[in-house]
Amino acid sequence: MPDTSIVFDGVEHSFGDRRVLRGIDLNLTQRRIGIVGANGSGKSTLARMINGLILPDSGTVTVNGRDVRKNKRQVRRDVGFIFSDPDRQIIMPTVVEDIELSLSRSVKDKAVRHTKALQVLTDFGLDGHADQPAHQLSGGQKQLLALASVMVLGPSILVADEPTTMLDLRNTLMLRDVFAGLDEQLIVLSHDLDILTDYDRILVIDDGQVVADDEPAAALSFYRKSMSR
Ligand SMILES: Nc1ncnc2c1ncn2[C@@H]1O[C@H](COP(=O)(O)OP(=O)(O)OP(=O)(O)O)[C@@H](O)[C@H]1O
Repeated sequence: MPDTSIVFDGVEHSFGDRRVLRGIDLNLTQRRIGIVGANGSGKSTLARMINGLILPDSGTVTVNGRDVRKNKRQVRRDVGFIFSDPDRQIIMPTVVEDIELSLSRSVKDKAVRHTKALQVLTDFGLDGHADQPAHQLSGGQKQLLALASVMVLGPSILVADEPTTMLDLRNTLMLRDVFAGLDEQLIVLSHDLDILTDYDRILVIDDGQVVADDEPAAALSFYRKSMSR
């Protein structure tokens, strides 16, 4: 994994008069980090701060040494983001065109771009689907396409916000394996705790605060207990 760092320093955030994040101090350097917490606890807000989709009311978020507030463009290049619903991210009509769009900045020659896009589809298990309308893919295939389109942009960090919510067990396991093969730093928000059991670090968020920060067995056990009270 390339050296990456994500630092939250005294981060606070409110939507209207609802405080959503309170005093978040974090230094995220591990390769695979999971974030869990009840609905509405603030996970997505925290995750969206890593690529500047949401800026904190106070405090700072620093990614690879850059203050997100001041370097939005570079930070967006460093941090890829995928959502639960891949339809939000698939833009072009056919599968291969979607990858070609992501490559359009880095590969100027059309023929080279097409060849590279086909290679990417193979790498992400989508060979044979190049000319298929993207909306005809299964949920799992769409998530792979959204992921491939983000990864070809060359981020050093990938943030995934509940990436398996819309997937069946087979596709969930497949995505877990694809994630396991990525070199980049990975931050995954999930209600599916099983996909996080071999991660390096788990954060448990409750009411806008980090209430546990540990290796998976301890953190997930803490979370399960706190949810069953
Ligand atoms: N754009 C917004 N405007 C107003 N309130 C918001 C906005 N985004 C989130 N919230 C509120 O902030 C709180 C935290 O939301 P957030 O999406 O960060 O939680 P979450 O932990 O990701 O939840 P979930 O597990 O349900 O996805 C919730 O009460 C939510 O309603």
